[in-house]
Amino acid sequence: MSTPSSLTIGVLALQGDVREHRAMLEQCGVSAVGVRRPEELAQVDGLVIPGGESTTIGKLAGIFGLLEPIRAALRDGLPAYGTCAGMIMLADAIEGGTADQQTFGGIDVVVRRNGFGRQVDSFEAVVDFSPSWHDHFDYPATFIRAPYVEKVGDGVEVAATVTDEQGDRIVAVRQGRLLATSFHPEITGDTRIHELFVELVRS
Ligand SMILES: NC(=O)CC[C@H](N)C(=O)O
Repeated sequence: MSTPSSLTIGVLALQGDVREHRAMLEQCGVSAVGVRRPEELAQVDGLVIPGGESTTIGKLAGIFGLLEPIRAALRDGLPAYGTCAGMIMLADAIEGGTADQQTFGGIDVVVRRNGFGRQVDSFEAVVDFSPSWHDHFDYPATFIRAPYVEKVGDGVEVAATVTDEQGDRIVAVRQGRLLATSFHPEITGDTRIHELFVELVRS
């Protein structure tokens, strides 16, 4: 583990925008490393779980021997931030998953996979981000076959919603030092969500 002034944040390096997340974290002033093995997981102060395809990430995590170590680390309080498929991986329950889909769990939410529709339904929206632990701000969010949160448990804070024709959709949640967003902040060039996560890791 690092001292508070020199945090090392891991980026789960099985699939997705690993390089982009690492670059964003470095811009936030922390060290960022790829995590693909249990020994690497043991070295980090926090973990980012990129988007991609949650079924594939679950399978690869099993193949790389990371499923149980990550579940155990989250239970032991490792801070984590999941984006898009990463949000699905951190959810305690999924709607629309495959029968044998493997996740890490940790956040007491039900997440609807592909909630906004298929690839054609990818979109951008300015999201009003209002976390309790930080001043609110507008964030230009990109959603790609994104999930949304259908139900939240008692200990879960809703940090952002978007409104579509069906009503308000929850797209950012936090439980303790676990954070999840439906969207991909690593491709915007705007580091504020990563900064929020770094703040949570430091807290
Ligand atoms: N951009 C993404 O991460 C898409 C998530 C994908 N639809 C899934 O189910 O995992």
